[in-house]
Amino acid sequence: MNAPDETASLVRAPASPGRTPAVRIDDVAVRFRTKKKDVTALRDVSLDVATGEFVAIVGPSGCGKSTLLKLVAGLLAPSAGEVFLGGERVRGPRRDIGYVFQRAALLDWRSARRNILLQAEMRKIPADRARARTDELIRVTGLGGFEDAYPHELSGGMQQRVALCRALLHEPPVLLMDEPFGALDALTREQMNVELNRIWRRTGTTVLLVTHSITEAAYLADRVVVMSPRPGTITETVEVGLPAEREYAGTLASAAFRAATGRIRALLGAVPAHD
Ligand SMILES: Nc1ncnc2c1ncn2[C@@H]1O[C@H](COP(=O)(O)OP(=O)(O)OP(=O)(O)O)[C@@H](O)[C@H]1O
Repeated sequence: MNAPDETASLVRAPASPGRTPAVRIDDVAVRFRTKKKDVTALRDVSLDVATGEFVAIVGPSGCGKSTLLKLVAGLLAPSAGEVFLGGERVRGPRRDIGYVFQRAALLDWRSARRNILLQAEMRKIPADRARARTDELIRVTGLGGFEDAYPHELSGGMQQRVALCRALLHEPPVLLMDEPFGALDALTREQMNVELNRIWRRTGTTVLLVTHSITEAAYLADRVVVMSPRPGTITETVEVGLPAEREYAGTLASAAFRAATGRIRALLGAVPAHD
């Protein structure tokens, strides 16, 4: 583990409830109109995420989890309601956020370092600042020694670390993650969960994570949003009630973790199906 001073420049202010939320989703609906039918993907969805907070979103397949992230990123406009980032209404694609998907989507012909630096090139971040930031992120994510490797020389977990570094390079106020560890084996996934918890604590970034794993959601998040089957609505938001620093085995064995996962499981099992 790195000494705290090694990553001092990554550290930002901790969660600050009471201030303008980092993300505000206000009574949003999304309807998709296709040739054959209209699909209501989301209905009556409202959610505030405080600066520095980690919120996970779980729900059955097709309930609109990815749609919700796309709204926050400005990749999709709501059919009703409004979305705000840092108090500012989202009106189109937002370049300041970070986005991590299930597949790392790295460029095969670029080394790990140059894949991370792609973000800097796209945003015209000065080269020396981008290099320093890349070095820090490589250290924090445990990629040291692999910075010159090409994607095919990296394991799936390492490729996702590169994708995470790329998403964090420009210090996004909000990090959106859509099933980022879904394609990894169980052990690597656990290791990535532990690293993500550490990175989140050190950077203070606000995180919205979509996951199918109840364990992953409760281990990582301050709050877990449980959604109903389509049309997706928020069934309940479960407070996990654990300290930010979470040793893996101890956390999973804790009463708070078991209570949270039990509640989430019950909500997912109990929600009535829509047609
Ligand atoms: N561009 C689109 N056009 C039409 N329908 C869409 C479009 N995008 C999503 N949908 C529909 O909206 C609903 C929600 O999709 P979304 O991908 O957000 O669900 P999800 O909860 O992320 O699913 P999963 O867990 O399987 O990834 C689905 O029924 C999907 O088919």
